[in-house]
Amino acid sequence: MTSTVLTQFMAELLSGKIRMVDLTETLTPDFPTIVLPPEFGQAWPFRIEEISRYDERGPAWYWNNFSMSEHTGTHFDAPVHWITGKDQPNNCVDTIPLDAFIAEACVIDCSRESEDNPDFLLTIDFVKQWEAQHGEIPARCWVFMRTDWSKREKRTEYLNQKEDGAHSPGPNADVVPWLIKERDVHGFGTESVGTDAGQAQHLDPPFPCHYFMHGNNRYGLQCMANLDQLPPKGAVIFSAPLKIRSGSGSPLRVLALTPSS
Ligand SMILES: O=C(O)C(=O)c1ccccc1S
Ligand SMILES: [Mn+2]
Repeated sequence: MTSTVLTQFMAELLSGKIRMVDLTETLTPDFPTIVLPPEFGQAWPFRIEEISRYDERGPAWYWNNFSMSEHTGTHFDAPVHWITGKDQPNNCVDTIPLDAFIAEACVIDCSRESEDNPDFLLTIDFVKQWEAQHGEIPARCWVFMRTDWSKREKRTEYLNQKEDGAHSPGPNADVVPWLIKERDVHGFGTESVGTDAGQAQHLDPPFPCHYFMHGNNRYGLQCMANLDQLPPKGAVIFSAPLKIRSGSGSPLRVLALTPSS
């Protein structure tokens, strides 16, 4: 990218011809984390504690300590997160190549289907119908599954926990390897608490998005918001995780740049 292109880019950004969309949920202690079976370790929820606020603990400054999991809130999944990705090269958040943090996105709208069926699974046929309308998914693109799950009430409907676990949409076990093999996708993104469906433990293989995406050195984004504000194609996504040594993922701010309509 020459300096004139960068200058032109900034001019279009400042003029509003390029719009920025925040795809990130706000981190609060109430934001839900994934619930695994009780015999497994669990993700810490976001916790924050004031150190000082212009007072005797620090007269001129306000700051906090906080704690959370690598997989709390809107976050990035690195290939090392899943056992199938454990031997992939540069598979941790601190070693993933920088150019992986900027990529185009295709947004597949499954919001109506997910409203009708919380266990909706994205299929190859559904993707092909989308491509018939919007053209083929270009190589090295994010595929975002828009379900409007981010609009759900966070304390109840978002995790949608029932006695047999969570019920939320995701990809089926065939579409993930197909997206990798046939469309060379960059990674998969969702609005729900995981890149896999709530009942993905019953798919074959279990958790197919984690299994295949990370097993092929691809990435995940989850707990995203505002996918309804993106065009089906053409948005550019900035998603740089924290540089945690050997990290399996990290909370991050996900930004989209899109042409102003
Ligand atoms: O990557 C995640 O946050 C996630 O969804 C997950 C984490 C750990 C175990 C299973 C899953 S399915
Ligand atoms: Mn994760």
